[in-house]
Amino acid sequence: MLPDDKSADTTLPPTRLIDGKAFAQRLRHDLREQALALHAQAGVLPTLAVVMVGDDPASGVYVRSKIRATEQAGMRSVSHHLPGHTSEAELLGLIATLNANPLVHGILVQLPLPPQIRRDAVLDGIAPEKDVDGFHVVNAGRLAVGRRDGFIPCTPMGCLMLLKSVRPVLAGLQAVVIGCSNIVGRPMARLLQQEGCTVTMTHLRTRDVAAEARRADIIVVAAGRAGLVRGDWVKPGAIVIDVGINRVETPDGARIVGDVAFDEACPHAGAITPVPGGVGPMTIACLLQNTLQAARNTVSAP
Ligand SMILES: Nc1nc(=O)c2c([nH]1)NC[C@@H]1CN(c3ccc(C(=O)N[C@@H](CCC(=O)O)C(=O)O)cc3)C=[N+]21
Repeated sequence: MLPDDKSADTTLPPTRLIDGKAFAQRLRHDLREQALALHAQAGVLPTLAVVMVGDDPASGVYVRSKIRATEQAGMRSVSHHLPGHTSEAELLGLIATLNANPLVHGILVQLPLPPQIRRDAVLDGIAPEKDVDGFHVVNAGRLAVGRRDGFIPCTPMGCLMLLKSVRPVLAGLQAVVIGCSNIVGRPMARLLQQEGCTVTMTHLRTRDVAAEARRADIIVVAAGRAGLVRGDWVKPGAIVIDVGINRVETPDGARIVGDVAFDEACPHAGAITPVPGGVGPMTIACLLQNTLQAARNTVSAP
């Protein structure tokens, strides 16, 4: 055997950049065809109600892009913008009206909410069958016990789709989920477990997060800390999914970065999602998928 062949044997395949933006575009295109077909065949126009309280500029940007994406996907959106001083009772009143409206299939209340409003009271006020965010305690419970009849939160669902696009079978892999919020980390861990992964969840009290990460074939990080995952945290060939969205100031102005030190991690990773252009666009596409599902469910119900 030539020495050249031997060195070729030990070379790792090149890192694959996981293009969430392109994946999401394809998904949204497919959803549009399905939405138009549902409208034509059953007369149901999938409709998403988007509720925003207050004037957080970042929330405003997200809400507008959700509304645009909904309409591009052949669905309808109705938006409700309430003032920042809205009371919890007033918000619950609007949600009750939307729950009772048969023309509304999905309800999304943009987070975060102002301090006078209890988040969990609001999320649990949404009818579970319209809870396209998958944040209602009933939908969280369904996922926790492995039932498939609830809505799955959009960001973890998008992460799983991206993972499976590079590795269709996840069974037996070691996965670490860094950050265990109710909206990303916890549901992500449950999905990975259902796929057959051995899952470690790390959190603020974890003694050595880096050591947990180094063992993992899959790293999903949703911690909200720019550059948290360093190059030497990534086992050679591991798949890295970066959920972080952090605004950082650079000499050239503000920039959005993830929770992974991307340039460091890239040479180690087998596949990695960029920020922007990775998980973010998938979140919106999955929201549309859940909205279509909610609309379909009203047709097949007896
Ligand atoms: N009830 C509720 N449901 C949510 O799903 C929800 C929420 N509240 N509150 C805020 C977060 C954040 N979120 C994002 C959606 C899309 C992108 C996205 O498409 N990002 C692009 C662009 C990033 C940029 O340049 O600004 C990207 O990553 O490529 C990001 C973030 C949904 N959220």
